[in-house]
Amino acid sequence: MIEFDHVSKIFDSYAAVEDLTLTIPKGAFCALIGSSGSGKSTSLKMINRLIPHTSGTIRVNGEDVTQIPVETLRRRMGYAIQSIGLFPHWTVARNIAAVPALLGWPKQKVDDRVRALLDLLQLDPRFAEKYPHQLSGGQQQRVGVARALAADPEVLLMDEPFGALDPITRDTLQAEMARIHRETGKTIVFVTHDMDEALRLASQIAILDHGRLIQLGTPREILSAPANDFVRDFIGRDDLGLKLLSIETVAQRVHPGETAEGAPIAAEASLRTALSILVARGAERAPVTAADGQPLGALHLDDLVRK
Ligand SMILES: Nc1ncnc2c1ncn2[C@@H]1O[C@H](COP(=O)(O)OP(=O)(O)OP(=O)(O)O)[C@@H](O)[C@H]1O
Repeated sequence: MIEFDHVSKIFDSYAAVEDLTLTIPKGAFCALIGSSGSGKSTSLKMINRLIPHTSGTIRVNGEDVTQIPVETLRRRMGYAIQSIGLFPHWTVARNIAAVPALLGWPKQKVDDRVRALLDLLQLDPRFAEKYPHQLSGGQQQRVGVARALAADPEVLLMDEPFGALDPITRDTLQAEMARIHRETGKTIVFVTHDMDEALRLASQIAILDHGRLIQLGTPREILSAPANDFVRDFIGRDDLGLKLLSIETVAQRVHPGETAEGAPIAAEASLRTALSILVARGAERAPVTAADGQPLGALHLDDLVRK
């Protein structure tokens, strides 16, 4: 668990973060979101003391971060950033193994860990002996995430890790982050200025503006009850409905036991995807199947859009 308790950061006389109180439960995926200069990165970097806070208290699992030796604190937290920051003259394997090596893990354990992480991030095992410049931007980004996870930290801090990627690579990596979060149950704090990314990945969204926390809630809470006009504008007033559909799955609206004509839609697909499929087919209903292909029921267009 990470707690910000009335935390402020003053640079010279400018308050980059002002009186931030926020609890990030263990296992949460918390997105810090806001416009440029709203204090997202500063908030993130105060957690591992890359930036010291000016006042208030930050606790990790109940311990005041200022009371934890900085090296110990940072080893407990993986850190991945947009600019990746891989060492160019080190192989991918050595880059990933940087923290385990520092911790003095035996060679076999390090090698096994590197292999497991390449697999987790769906990177070809042959990449281990390549150098960063021989990889694409998206592949390097995956190595950056693998490196952050290497010593199995309790917490993963990510600062716009997919910011510089093309939409398709970004989409793939988002799906992988969601899977990694499900599989590892790590607490993830994630800075982004992309609301769709936050809605897709986060269990908890903190919206910042001018260093202040404007709203904290689940994606559904933020979408269905934006705290004020700033939040409404930030979400995008015009496609609120579509965004709501994108955070719900077909499984949540299926009519169990019913049948329908046509190719089945997967239960785990988003309602937004299902809507596109129904509209493209000109169909009122579609059958729904589980991941193993078992029929579950039918989805009705009427349940997604009003007539
Ligand atoms: N080292 C620093 N010295 C002085 N001011 C700083 C420093 N770092 C950040 N700031 C200021 O603090 C404010 C918050 O910066 P921060 O990087 O946290 O914003 P952000 O929300 O992450 O923005 P972006 O999305 O553009 O990265 C900004 O106004 C920035 O100019």
